[in-house]
Amino acid sequence: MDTSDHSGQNTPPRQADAGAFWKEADAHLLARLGARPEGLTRAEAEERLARFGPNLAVVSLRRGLLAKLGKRLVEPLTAILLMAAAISGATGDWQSFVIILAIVLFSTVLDITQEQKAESAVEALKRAVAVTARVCRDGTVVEVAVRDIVPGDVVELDAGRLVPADGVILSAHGALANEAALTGEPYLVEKRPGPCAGATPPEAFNAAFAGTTIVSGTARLLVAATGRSTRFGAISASLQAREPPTSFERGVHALGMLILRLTAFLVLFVLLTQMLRQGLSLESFLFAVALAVGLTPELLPMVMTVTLARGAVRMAQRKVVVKRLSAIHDLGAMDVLCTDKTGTLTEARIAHVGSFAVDGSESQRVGALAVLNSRFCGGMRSALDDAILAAAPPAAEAGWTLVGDQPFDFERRRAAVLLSRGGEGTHDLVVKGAPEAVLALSTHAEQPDGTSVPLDDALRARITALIEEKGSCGLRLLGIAHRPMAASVTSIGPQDEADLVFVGCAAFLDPPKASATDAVARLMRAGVRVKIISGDGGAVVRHLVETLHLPTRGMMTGEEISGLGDTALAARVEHTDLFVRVDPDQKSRIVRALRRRGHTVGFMGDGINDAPAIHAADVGLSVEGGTDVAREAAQIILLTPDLGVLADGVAEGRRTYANIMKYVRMGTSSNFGNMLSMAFASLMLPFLPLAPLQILLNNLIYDLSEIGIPFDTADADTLATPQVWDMHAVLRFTLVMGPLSSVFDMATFGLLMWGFGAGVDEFRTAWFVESIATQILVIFIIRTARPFWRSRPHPILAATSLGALAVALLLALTPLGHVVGFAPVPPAMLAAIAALTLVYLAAAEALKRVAMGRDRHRGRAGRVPRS
Ligand SMILES: Nc1ncnc2c1ncn2[C@@H]1O[C@H](COP(=O)(O)OP(=O)(O)OP(=O)(O)O)[C@@H](O)[C@H]1O
Ligand SMILES: [Mg+2]
Repeated sequence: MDTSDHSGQNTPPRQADAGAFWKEADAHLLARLGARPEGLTRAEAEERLARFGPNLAVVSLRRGLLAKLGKRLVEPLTAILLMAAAISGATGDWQSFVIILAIVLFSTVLDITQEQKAESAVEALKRAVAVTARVCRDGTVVEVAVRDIVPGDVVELDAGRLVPADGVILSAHGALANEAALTGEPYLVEKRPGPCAGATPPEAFNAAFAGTTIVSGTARLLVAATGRSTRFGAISASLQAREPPTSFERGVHALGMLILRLTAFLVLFVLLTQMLRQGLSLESFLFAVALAVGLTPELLPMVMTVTLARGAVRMAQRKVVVKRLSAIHDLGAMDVLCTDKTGTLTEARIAHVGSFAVDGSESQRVGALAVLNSRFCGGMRSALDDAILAAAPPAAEAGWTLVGDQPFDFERRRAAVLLSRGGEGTHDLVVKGAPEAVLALSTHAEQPDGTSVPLDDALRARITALIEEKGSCGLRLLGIAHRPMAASVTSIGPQDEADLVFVGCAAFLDPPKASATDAVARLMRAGVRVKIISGDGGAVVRHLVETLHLPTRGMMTGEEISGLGDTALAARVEHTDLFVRVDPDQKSRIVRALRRRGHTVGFMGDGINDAPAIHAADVGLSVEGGTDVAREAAQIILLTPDLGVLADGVAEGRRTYANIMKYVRMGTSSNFGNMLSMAFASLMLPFLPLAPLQILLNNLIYDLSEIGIPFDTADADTLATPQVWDMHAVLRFTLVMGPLSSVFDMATFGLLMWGFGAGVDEFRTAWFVESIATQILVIFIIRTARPFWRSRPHPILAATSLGALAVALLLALTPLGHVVGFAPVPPAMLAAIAALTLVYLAAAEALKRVAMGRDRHRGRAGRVPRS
């Protein structure tokens, strides 16, 4: 995708012409930006922040309170209600006027405040895990929130960092950038200082752009444009930067649309028949409006946000931060978790414990070469380099100077440096990397006595066996090789990593994380299969798995994977739990293959090499200490790199999802059933079964009763299986429980009409009581798949439900009810209603097993993977 076209349209207020800033000479650009190579002062930065605004590509979608209120008021439903209030007022029906207004006001305030609270909580969580950048301020390098970066800032970039804004490269060392987010091109682009005459951004090797990432090397960036003035800002503004909806969001939306269509149909139908029977009256119009209000799950969006936000806050208490609320559902639905090894299954306390020569004997020479490589190699420095340097004797590299280097990357899995030592006529190329890879590039082996012998098959096999043996003791290894080169060679490329002399291996230990055993067992018990996808070698991974007693099946190597097509891979991933020596692209291929098999896949990783897979997964997970790229790609961040924390998060995700399902079930079955029977009753009765106001009241009280749902607990069996949104299950529940509730409504109807010969007001009062009591009380039945007395609801839910019921009874059965047209109900009629309600609840209890039945593992196969 060439996005340069987009940058012209939709132009936000430009910062002093960000234009083709990469064509300007550095000095000119510095002068224009009023900047210096050593960065701005804090005061300057503050002043610029006020002038140019925050460095945000997308202006926050969060709206202000007033805007929200405005949006609510023009929603069709509210608009109809307000119209109804106006008509009532105009016809002198002040009672209805006041009550309708009160209802609109109440539900709007309830909705907005709840949502507002939820959103602030989530925003605060997100800020806590936001990505920062290293910026020079007042002459020192400080971590600054990306949104506070201003034009003129000097930013230090290194491997794994996100480029926070557009700018030119002041200096660089082996910097490679991934610009796929802007260009769609997967290959890496070198970044170095200019001048550059290239007219288009892809030619601008001396510029880096917001939204891209540095994959290896280091660079200093002079910021020329921030926020919406960046290329990324221009694109995301025109694309609205909307992430594609998750399967859950799509499901809820589809349900909402279905209900909306049914409602429209029903309301038109009622309106039409009423009109034919008695001409258009204000009351039948209001009745239709009230029915529509009653039918619409208008609180669903709010309840979802609030439930998810509550879930997010509870998860944060358990050290799991959710960046995107809908990820909570995906976490609860996850049935396969892929994880890398270092940091999750090991302590990530890597120690260099020794080095050995090709015969297995301890070797100083190997250690010394490793130190040289780690010390001089540019680009990304891994934990292995840190370990080598930590164990190095002081001044181990004295006398050597760097001539050229080839930094580490995850495809080659090695790093090379070309060094010279004063006075010597030749240079030495020192390579370290994955032992098999380095061995494969070697043609000779250096004996411990310093002589070099050709690597024949026998020797090669002996060294391979040695590597294997050390690996299966749990030692992580890096192969070390060198190659003398002519002094005329001054730079190297990957092609120079050949004809090497293999010297030996450096060995590392990373203690297994004892807590992982229990955490994996918990995840497995919860129906989440754990798979390990590592860039490390098979022997090491196998040893780790055995030490931790992890139950795993099968093993595949990256080499095998590269020989398989996507279909063949999908067939193999199911029964393989260990993947070793895989590169970043293969990590994401494995994830996609699992998704194609219908799994909901989580991927947890912390490195640059994990970012593509994190992105490809249903649930991308990273840890607080991970690289920016990984954290940015992830939807969920663990504050401690511990699978136990994740198991807690999974449980929380399922609980949150279960609570949303309770609301959906209530809405689709009991509420819908009630409104449906009301519509039909209106056709058969000589009068409307409830006055419009009474319906609105019914709806309001019912909404109130549900406020406690987000707080509710979930049964152990719900927490023990992945919870997947399943439209079929929702529909089936509706088709069983909806008619059930209608049957009882009809029974009430018959009883009142023919049993008691109730008058209009009496009828309405009794119907109101039956309708609200069944609607509210059934939550205690359908909130659990167990017999209802075996699962205790959360006290808050019990309080809101029973409280709402009490309010309803108070209104209907005391003189208060006169205001809305209720009349006293004879005790016998009340007793009959109570009995009917009890029978209904018993029937619901008996039928719910059928209705919920196989709620669980349906709809998994044939899911369309998110693109
Ligand atoms: N600094 C380095 N220099 C040379 N080779 C390296 C360096 N860092 C890593 N490697 C090689 O690249 C391989 C893959 O890197 P790494 O182990 O970090 O991948 P990974 O998939 O993140 O592994 P893990 O599952 O342990 O997190 C290593 O096993 C090692 O052989
Ligand atoms: Mg890793």
